[in-house]
Amino acid sequence: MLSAWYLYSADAVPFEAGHDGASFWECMEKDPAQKKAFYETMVGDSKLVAGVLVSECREVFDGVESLVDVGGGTGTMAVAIARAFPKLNCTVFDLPHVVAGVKEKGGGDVENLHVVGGSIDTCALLQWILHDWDDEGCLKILKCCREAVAGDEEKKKKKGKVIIVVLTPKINLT
Ligand SMILES: C[S@@+](CC[C@H](N)C(=O)[O-])C[C@H]1O[C@@H](n2cnc3c(N)ncnc32)[C@H](O)[C@@H]1O
Repeated sequence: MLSAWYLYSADAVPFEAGHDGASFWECMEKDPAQKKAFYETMVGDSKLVAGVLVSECREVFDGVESLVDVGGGTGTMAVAIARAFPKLNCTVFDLPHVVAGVKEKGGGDVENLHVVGGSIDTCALLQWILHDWDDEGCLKILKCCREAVAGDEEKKKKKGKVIIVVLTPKINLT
């Protein structure tokens, strides 16, 4: 497992080079034993950190109404936060095959926990959002979206999209 983790890290030999172009995450999906070992390791880490976070750093959550644990794995952190702060709406977002069992594996009774499966680099949809912001705000939002969906040019990974839905005055093109 340690070797797989080392190969995944950014400063090591690119993982894809030794795996027919497949990413670490794609390989995880196809190898149940590696997947189990990897995500169990993540659970171990998360239990430790989540315990400290919800007991020693509670003030971090002051005034927070909702949060998304992006790349939240099998939900250990999000479940811990949701349990500790029942009024906080928590969402765990990760690849569909990773979050598939979150509710069955310990998050089932947590009402303020939501589970969303998807890919970080897929798409950002902004429907009737930008009109609420000035130019500076729009630029900030759009730059974040662009960064989030940009893909990885070096590795020639598919790029995502930003879809913007806005209401504009009717334009007569004739
Ligand atoms: C190092 S793990 C960290 C997991 C969790 N945050 C934790 O601390 O236990 C990185 C996480 O990113 C997720 N991930 C990788 N690529 C992703 C993608 N394209 N979209 C969504 N999640 C992704 C993996 O499934 C994994 O759960």
